[in-house]
Amino acid sequence: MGVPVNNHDRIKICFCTDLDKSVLLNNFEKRNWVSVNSEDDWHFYWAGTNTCRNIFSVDSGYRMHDNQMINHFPNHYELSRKDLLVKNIKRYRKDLERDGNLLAEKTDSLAGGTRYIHLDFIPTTFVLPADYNMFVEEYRKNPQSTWIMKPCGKSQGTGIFLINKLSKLKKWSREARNAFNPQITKESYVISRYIDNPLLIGGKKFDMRLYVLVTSFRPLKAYLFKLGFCRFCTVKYDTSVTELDNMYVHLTNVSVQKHGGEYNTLHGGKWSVQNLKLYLEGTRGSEITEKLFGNITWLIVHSLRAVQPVMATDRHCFECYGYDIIIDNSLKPWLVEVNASPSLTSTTVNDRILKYKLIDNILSIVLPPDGVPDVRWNKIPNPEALGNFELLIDEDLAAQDDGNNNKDKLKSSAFSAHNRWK
Ligand SMILES: Nc1ncnc2c1ncn2[C@@H]1O[C@H](COP(=O)(O)OP(=O)(O)OP(=O)(O)O)[C@@H](O)[C@H]1O
Repeated sequence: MGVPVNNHDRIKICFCTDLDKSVLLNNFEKRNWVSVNSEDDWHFYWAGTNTCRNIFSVDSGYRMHDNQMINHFPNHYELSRKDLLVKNIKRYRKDLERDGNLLAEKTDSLAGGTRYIHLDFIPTTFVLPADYNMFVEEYRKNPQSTWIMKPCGKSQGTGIFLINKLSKLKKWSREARNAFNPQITKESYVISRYIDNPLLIGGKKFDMRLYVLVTSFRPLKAYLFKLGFCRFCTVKYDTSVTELDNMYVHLTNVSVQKHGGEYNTLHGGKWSVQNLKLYLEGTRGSEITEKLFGNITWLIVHSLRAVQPVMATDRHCFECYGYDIIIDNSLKPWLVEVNASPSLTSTTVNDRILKYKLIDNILSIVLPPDGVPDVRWNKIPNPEALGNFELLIDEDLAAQDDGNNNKDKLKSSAFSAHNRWK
């Protein structure tokens, strides 16, 4: 079995996809690609994560050719599973600390104990049931705080709830055990400190959805899409205990908000990142806004570095991650989650335009200039191919520079990155 490639004639690219999404299909059609089944020879597969896992599993016996490309890394879950993301970031910080790297500097924390000065970008998180005792210890330091429980393997706000009392967690744990529901009892959760002071606009909480394209983990090559957006809650933010179970107040997922009575189908509760930037420049000033956007770039780069050693880097793969980021009212960005299959459903006209461009730009970056997938290609796209993406990090280029990735150097490049959002 072989994928037909003839570099002299213009060849037809055969694509395959598990997702019936117009933003994908329209892009493939625009390129005159031909749709084939997964059993047929394909050049390009936009797959679901399960398909990808099957293709790469030892049992499948499938060997990819040089002219094939797929949209996931085999173990993307190291970044996209809530518990593994936290584990990898904790390990990354410990490794840097052990090496005496300045990036791992710590300071006293207001909540007691210490915190990382530069790498404190995920809310304190524990995996349950494994880390229950550690969680209780942390909880007792500050019993006033609120925590958010999230099932590790679910998405779209499913199974998420807030707790402000240890007794509520104990009650939940008893009920889960008694329910005789193996899916509940076996499932692991993460419990994270709830960011209870989010930046509010019009009194409402929102988070940012940013797209990050990775074409290689070793060396790290990543791009940031400039056209991200903010997703707003439909109900004004309210920290009172009576509203703790009101997910229209606390969860920004569109999949949750669209069921609320206040949901607006025209704008879908979304704002472009450019609008947010203008708003912040107007209300907080450009210097502070610049710092915030630099810090966002910073946290993305370090989340990718944290998984670098464990990611199976395969030259057939690329991946577009959906980063969910909450900004608190001191304008500190927090990484909430990374999605390996960000939604390609369009809820509004603007959404459709944005996601169409996203896919178009991804294809231009991951494919060599002749448009034929080829693992031997050096993965350095022409500047015109970037579209609305900007280079976030390319370790090949950095190595050419001087190979010294000390904190000041990286931080200054992250800060200058704010221009990318204009
Ligand atoms: N630590 C936190 N503090 C405040 N709000 C949070 C926190 N973690 C999550 N949230 C809110 O809950 C929402 C859902 O969380 P998260 O994205 O982790 O779960 P999910 O159900 O997997 O969502 P997705 O469909 O994006 O994968 C977030 O969009 C955010 O609004």
